[in-house]
Amino acid sequence: MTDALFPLGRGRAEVAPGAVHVPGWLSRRRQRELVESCRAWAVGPVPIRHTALPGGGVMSVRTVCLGWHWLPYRYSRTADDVNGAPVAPFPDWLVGLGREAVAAAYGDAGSYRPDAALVNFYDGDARMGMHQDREERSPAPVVSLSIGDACLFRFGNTRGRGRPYADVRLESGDLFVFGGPSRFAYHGVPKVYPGTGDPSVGPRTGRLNITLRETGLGGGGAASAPPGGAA
Ligand SMILES: O=C(O)CCC(=O)C(=O)O
Ligand SMILES: [Fe+2]
Repeated sequence: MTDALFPLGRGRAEVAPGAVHVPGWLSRRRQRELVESCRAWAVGPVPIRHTALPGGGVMSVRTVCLGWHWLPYRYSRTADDVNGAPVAPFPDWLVGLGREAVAAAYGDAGSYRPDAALVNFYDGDARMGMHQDREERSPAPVVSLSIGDACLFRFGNTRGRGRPYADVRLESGDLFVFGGPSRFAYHGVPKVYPGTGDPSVGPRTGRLNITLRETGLGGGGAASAPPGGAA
């Protein structure tokens, strides 16, 4: 059943079963508001940082989390790999935005209730290798919002990092949701296109990505089944 409050996004394209791209989903006003929020979140209590990897390297992307702090490869309520501070709370309005996003992609938000957000900032040289989002104990979809410079988003398959994959250009304001049979597909960002964003809407330079996830870890938000329209 479609919730009339959250109509299906216009121009949506199913890239793979359960993986939906909705170009231009965020209005310019909403993008500006999100950028302002990201600026505040980046300051702390946990400052935005390049995530340290177990092999000794660091990610080129800078990340700050809400609700649950993600570090390789688990969630914590405290930023154990940064400054030990409690992670900033996940605001109710962001739960609402996540629900609208899932409804725009699938027609129905179901019982979706995101409780973790990763705010990723890419400068012109940053990229993200092919990976699965798999530290969650919920089958709920992942919601991804893009603001600023465009990027090449590579959306693959559940078996491995290689082909087949679909290359999608994500622009400022785009929504991408992956759930159902695509929930554990490998995906990554091989390239950002510097100078393609509109600085009057997004960051002055670079790309912001806000990834919303339902961890299924409890403590203020129970795990939920994916919405009916997902598969
Ligand atoms: O930046 C993106 O579009 C993807 C981010 C991502 O896959 C992640 O944070 O797990
Ligand atoms: Fe991811």
